[in-house]
Amino acid sequence: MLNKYARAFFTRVLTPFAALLLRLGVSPDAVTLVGTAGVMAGALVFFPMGEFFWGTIVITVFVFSDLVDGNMARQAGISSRWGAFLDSTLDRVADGAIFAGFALWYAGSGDDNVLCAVAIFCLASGQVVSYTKARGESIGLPVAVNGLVERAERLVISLVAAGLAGLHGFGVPGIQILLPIALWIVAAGSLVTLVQRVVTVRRESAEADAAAAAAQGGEAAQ
Ligand SMILES: CCCCCCCC/C=C\CCCCCCCC(=O)OC[C@H](COP(=O)(O)O[C@@H]1[C@H](O)[C@H](OP(=O)(O)O)[C@@H](O)[C@H](O)[C@H]1O)OC(=O)CCCCCCC/C=C\CCCCCCCC
Ligand SMILES: Nc1ccn([C@@H]2O[C@H](COP(=O)(O)O)[C@@H](O)[C@H]2O)c(=O)n1
Ligand SMILES: [Mg+2]
Ligand SMILES: [Mg+2]
Repeated sequence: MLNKYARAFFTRVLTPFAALLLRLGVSPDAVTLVGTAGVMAGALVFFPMGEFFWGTIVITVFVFSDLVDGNMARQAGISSRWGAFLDSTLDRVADGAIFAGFALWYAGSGDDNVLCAVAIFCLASGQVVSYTKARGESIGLPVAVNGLVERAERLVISLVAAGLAGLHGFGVPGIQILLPIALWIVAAGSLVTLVQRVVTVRRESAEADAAAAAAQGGEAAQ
């Protein structure tokens, strides 16, 4: 949903910045790589220490590179298959780092095995949700469903909650509860999304197989 409705807004806002980077000779691939490195650093340095506010600030600065790189490639007319592969592959790396950061916190000083497991579930289910689409498309299906909780929702829900939970360190009482709530929401939402996508792929593959069988039958009859 965010991908559908917020992308146009962020495209407008980020286009001048993307144009500036192109004028400075920066490549879309460099933005993809630096953005991913920044997200990983923010998540894996700050989150395991319980520094959720600063971790979220660092991640937020770098995560928008994922909208800038494609914008640059399109403006410069150099969108490529390699760029699409690099972008999607490094999305998985960045997402893995964010939820690993939460899991490491709960496995350590956060001291909560259940929430550690929920964070690991968010990590794994998010990767599988993305895989369903990539694999479905690779076997020639449209996978005409996005689902309840796509990547943008996973990131916004967990990062807004983490950033706000981090305000506990500045003396705001009780606010740290937002992070566990967000992790449960992302976990449940990812499960629903996974089911939505698997059901769609099952229906689309049955339709495609039936159409192929009908076409073969028609050829054999001629
Ligand atoms: C008192 C202060 C408290 C502190 C609070 C901290 C506030 C922090 C707030 C928010 C931070 C969240 C920002 C998250 C932005 C996420 C942007 C993003 O990168 O989205 C990526 C997404 C998808 O991009 P792609 O098409 O490249 O990726 C595809 C996707 O991954 C598919 O995955 P799947 O969905 O299938 O699981 C893959 O299948 C595919 O391979 C892959 O190509 O892009 C979008 O969706 C575009 C829309 C972005 C919407 C962003 C909304 C941001 C909302 C609020 C931002 C508020 C910012 C406030 C900044 C404050 C800074 C202090
Ligand atoms: N290094 C890159 C990154 C992206 N692209 C192209 O942009 C598309 C993704 O657009 P986003 O707005 O989601 O970043 C991707 O499919 C590629 O076509 C690129 O060429 N090089
Ligand atoms: Mg991108
Ligand atoms: Mg991306």
